[in-house]
Amino acid sequence: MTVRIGVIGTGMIGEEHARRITQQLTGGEIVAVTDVNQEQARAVVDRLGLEAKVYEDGQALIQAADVDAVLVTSWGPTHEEYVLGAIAAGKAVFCEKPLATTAEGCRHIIDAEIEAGRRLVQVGFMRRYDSGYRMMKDAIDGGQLGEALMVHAAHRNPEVPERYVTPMAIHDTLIHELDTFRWLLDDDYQSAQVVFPRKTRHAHDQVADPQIVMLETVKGVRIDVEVFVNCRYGYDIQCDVVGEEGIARLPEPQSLQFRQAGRLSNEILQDWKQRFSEAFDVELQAFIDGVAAGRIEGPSSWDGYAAAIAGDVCVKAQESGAIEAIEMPERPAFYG
Ligand SMILES: NC(=O)c1ccc[n+]([C@@H]2O[C@H](COP(=O)([O-])OP(=O)(O)OC[C@H]3O[C@@H](n4cnc5c(N)ncnc54)[C@H](O)[C@@H]3O)[C@@H](O)[C@H]2O)c1
Ligand SMILES: O[C@H]1[C@H](O)[C@@H](O)[C@H](O)[C@@H](O)[C@H]1O
Repeated sequence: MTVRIGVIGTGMIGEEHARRITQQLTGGEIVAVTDVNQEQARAVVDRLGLEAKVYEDGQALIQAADVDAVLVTSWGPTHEEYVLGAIAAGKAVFCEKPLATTAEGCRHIIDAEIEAGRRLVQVGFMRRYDSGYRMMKDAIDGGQLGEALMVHAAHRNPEVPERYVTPMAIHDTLIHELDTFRWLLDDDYQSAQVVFPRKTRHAHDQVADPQIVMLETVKGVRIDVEVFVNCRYGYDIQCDVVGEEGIARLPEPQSLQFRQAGRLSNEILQDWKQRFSEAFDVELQAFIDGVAAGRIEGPSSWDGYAAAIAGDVCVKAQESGAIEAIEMPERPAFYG
């Protein structure tokens, strides 16, 4: 069976995902696209040589009889309405992070999915498909580190645009770590604090950068994450898990080592497209295979919700400077 896919939002990642589904993955075909910027949608169809219809809006695309599954890759604030639309139409939906920009929005999605009676939503937390993080998860689950005690992490981007403001360090950037550590440690958060070091002169007025987010999990693991989105030198994701019996460090992306001109060096990647290219392949292949098999797995709406709850508290902690409690509601049996 070929899964016929409609893409809502043909910006940077929408085009990337459409390209990989068309040129690299198997079992999926892009048959429909839409974007508020119609010219952009048409340009992507042309660039990728798609045989896809360009729809006027997302809801019309969702309703189209020949669309089996939907990819939501539009701006974050629009995700909730399209995911709800897909659930109402009984169609599987892959939604880029964030699932919704608030925990309340995610809750609406959970309620709708439970009402629909089967899992339809996969959230684009691609780090769960990254081979380095998977090795770390295997080591932790296999007891190689003993109990995990601490995590030291960093999420660095070379630069961000003017529209990127302080809370986005949480909703847009830290949201990846908020999901990753719940999954990696099989744990949930119970408190958060955010502190601000001296600001870099490379950050514009509306963003406090860098930030250090400190989280405590229910099992007592302490996590510190440096979020530094104008670090200039590259796209750099670091993670050390410190356990009772040793430390596991996230592998660096594979690259050639040079001995040249008096220096020993490796390339540092510059963006998320390169850094998580293989992880995106694996996550989208899993989605396509899941739709074909009638069984959506991977990061769920509950995971999107849990990350959003922690994210909302981190934003509160950015404002208060205090240690803020994170309260997770009980996970419904529907989400295993
Ligand atoms: N997983 C990752 O690492 C990763 C990486 C990049 C982006 N993202 C997420 O993907 C989403 C898109 O990011 P991007 O970098 O591609 O942004 P982008 O601005 O390049 O593209 C977003 C597109 O959505 C379109 N759009 C906005 N509102 C719309 C609507 N109501 N209906 C249809 N189209 C609409 C815009 O015109 C634009 O073309 C964001 O939620 C972002 O957080 C995830
Ligand atoms: O949308 C992007 C994307 O999610 C990247 O993975 C992250 O590093 C950026 O901070 C964010 O702006």
